[in-house]
Amino acid sequence: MASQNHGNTIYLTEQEAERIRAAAKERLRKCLELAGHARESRDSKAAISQATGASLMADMGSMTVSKAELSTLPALVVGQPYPPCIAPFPDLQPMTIANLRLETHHRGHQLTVKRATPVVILSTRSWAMVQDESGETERLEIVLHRSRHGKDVLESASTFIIKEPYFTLTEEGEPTLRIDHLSDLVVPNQDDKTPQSPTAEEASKIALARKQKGNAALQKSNLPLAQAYYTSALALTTHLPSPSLAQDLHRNRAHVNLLLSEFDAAKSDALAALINPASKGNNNNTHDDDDEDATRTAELDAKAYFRAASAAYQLGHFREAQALFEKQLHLPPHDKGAIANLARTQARLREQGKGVYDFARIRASVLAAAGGNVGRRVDAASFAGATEVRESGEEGKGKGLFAAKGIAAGEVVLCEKAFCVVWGHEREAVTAVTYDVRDDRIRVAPVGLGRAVVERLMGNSSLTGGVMGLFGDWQGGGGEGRDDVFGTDDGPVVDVFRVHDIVSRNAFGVGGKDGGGGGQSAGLWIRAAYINHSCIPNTEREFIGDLMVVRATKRIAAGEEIVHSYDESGDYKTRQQALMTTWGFECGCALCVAETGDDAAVRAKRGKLAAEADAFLTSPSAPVKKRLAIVKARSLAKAIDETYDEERYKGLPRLASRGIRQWLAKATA
Ligand SMILES: C[S@@+](CC[C@H](N)C(=O)[O-])C[C@H]1O[C@@H](n2cnc3c(N)ncnc32)[C@H](O)[C@@H]1O
Repeated sequence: MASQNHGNTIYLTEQEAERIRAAAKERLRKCLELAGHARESRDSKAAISQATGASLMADMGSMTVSKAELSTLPALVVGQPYPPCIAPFPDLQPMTIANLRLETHHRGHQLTVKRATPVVILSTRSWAMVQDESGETERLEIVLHRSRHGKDVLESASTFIIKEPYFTLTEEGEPTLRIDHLSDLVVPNQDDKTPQSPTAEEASKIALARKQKGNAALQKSNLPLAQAYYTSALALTTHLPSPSLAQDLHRNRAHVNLLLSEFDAAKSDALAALINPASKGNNNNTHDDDDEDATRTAELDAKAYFRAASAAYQLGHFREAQALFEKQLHLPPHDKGAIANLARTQARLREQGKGVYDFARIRASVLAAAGGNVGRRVDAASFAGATEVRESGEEGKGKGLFAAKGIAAGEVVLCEKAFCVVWGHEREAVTAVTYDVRDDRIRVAPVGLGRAVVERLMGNSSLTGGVMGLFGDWQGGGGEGRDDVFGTDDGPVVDVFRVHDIVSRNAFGVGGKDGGGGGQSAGLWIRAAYINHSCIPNTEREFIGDLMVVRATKRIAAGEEIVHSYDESGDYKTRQQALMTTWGFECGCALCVAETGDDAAVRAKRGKLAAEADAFLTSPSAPVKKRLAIVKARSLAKAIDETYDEERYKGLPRLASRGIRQWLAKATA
C-alpha cells in the first residue's frame, strides 16, 4: 500500500515474526505431506459440542476483551492463491463429505451442507460445523471475506452449496473445508416449495405470497431477506399469466438492490420493471385525465426510471443517468426531486468532461461531515484530464500514466473519486499482519480494504474488469480466458487473491491531515494506480475526502510520464526498503543513482542531521521563539545540504532538507 511515511512500520518482535513464519511453514509441510489422503471421519457429537463451546467463547470474548487486546493485529498467511470456481451448477457433480480428500481442490464437484452449530466469528475468519445429507460432520471455515451485506455469510443461512470444495488444514493443523472466494459459497434459495410446472393460477398465488413476504421483510429493513423473496417470486415469471406482477417484483427488488449498493442489478431490475418502455418518457397522460390506469402506469414507470437513473449515477455512468432522470421528469408526477437530480448529474458531467469542480463545495461537505463517513465519500465525478495509460517501455515497470498534452505547473492532472475507501475509524478498517509465503516477508496489510473491494465487486460485476486490469503479482491461474470470467448464471465471481495482490500494490494510505480518517485509512483509485513512482516526482496528490486531486508540480511535456512519490523518506536506505517491501521494485531514478555514491559516513551524518530536523519540526517551541528558530532551521538546512556532493547532486532534490526548507519558506513568508 502506498502509505504515508512510516505507515508500514511493523512493531513485531523477532520472536513473534519467527513464530508466525514457523507456524505457516509447518502447516504447509503438513498439507504437502497429506495431499490426496482420504479424510478421517469425525465424531459428530464431539465436533458439534466443540464448535458450540468455541462459539460461546468467541461471543463472550468479543464482549469482554479490552480495547488494547482488540487492537492486537491478527496474523494471516497469504500467497497461496488458487482460482475461484467459474463453472455453473449444472456442470458440477454432487459429492459427499465422506469423499473429501485432504489438501485437494475438488474441481468439477459441488457439496451441499447444512450448518449444525452456531458460528464462531473471529476477526479474519469464521467457522462452524456442517453436515451433509448422510449426517457426516465436517468443519467449514471462511477466511477473511466472510461477510455479505454487512452480515456473516455463515450466520445468514443454514444451507450452503460449496462449489469445487477445498479441503485442507486450518492454520492450527485441523482438517477443514475452506472458503477463500466468497463466490464459491452459494446460499441456495431457502424456499424450495415451488412446484415443477405450476398452472398460471398457482404460480400467481405463490409469487404474490412471496412478494408480500418480501415487502414485509423490507418494512423490517431486512434487505437480504426481501431480496431473496423477490428473487424466488421472480423465478416463477415464465408461468405468470401477465407481466404486471413480475414488473412489480422487479421494481421492488430494484429498490432493495439500491439500498444494498448492488447497482448493476438495481439498474437492470428497474429497466425490466418498465411497463411502457417504448414511450421514451412521453406517455404523459395530459389528454385523458380520466384514464387512471394510464396515469398509474406512468407513475410506476417514473419510479422505475428514478431507480435506474440512481443506479447509473452510483456506477458513475452519468450520461446514462442524465437520460434516465430526463425520462422520469417527463412522466407524472413530474417530481421536483428529478430536477435536482438532473442538475446534480449535469454537474458531475462537467467535472468528468472538463474538470470543472466546485472544490469549495466539496471541501465544505467534508468539513460538515466531521466525524461522519458519508460526506467523506464526496459526491463528485472523476476527471481523467489529458492523461493516457500505456506501457512505460522500461523493463519491469509495466504500465504508466502519460501526459497526452502539455500540462502547466500547478494544473490539475487528474481528479479521481475512490473506487473504494475505508476510513481508519470504520469497523471495516481491519489491518492484519500478513506473512507471504512467496517472498517470506511479513507486512501490515489493509485487509479490510481488500474485503470492502471484494464486497463492492460481488454486488457490481460490471466494475470487476477495471479493478482486475490493475497490476498485481497474482494474475489468476484459471487458464486461457478463464481469469476474465467475472460471473456465472449463479452470480458474480471474484478472485479474492487477485484483489489482495492488487490492493497491496495499488492502494494509497489517506493520512489524518488529508483524509481526516486517521493512520489506517486506505483507498483504491483505479486511474491514479497507473502512476509509477519517482523520487523526483512531477506531481503531488491531495485528498478531499475520498477525492484524490493530482496536480503538476512542474511543467509536464506532452508524452512525458506522470510520476509521483510513493515514499518520501529522505534516507536512501529507508526509501529503498519501503519501495521493495511494499511495491516490490528497486528505484533506479537519477536521485537514487546519485545517492548510491554516498559513503556510509556521509549517510550517517545526514541521517543524524535529518533526525535533528525532524525533532525541530515536531517540537512545539519552534513557532513560538520564531527568530531563534529561524536561525536554527537555517543552520540545520545548510548543514544537511552540505552533505550532498555539489557535482553529483546537480539539479537533483535534497530530500533530507526538504521538510525544514518548507518550514523556513513558511516562517519567512
Ligand atoms: C501503483 S502500480 C503502478 C502501475 C503499474 N506500473 C502497472 O503496470 O499497472 C505500482 C507498481 O508499479 C511498478 N513500479 C512503479 N514505479 C516503478 C519504478 N519507478 N520502477 C520500477 N517499477 C515501478 C511496481 O511493480 C509497483 O508495484
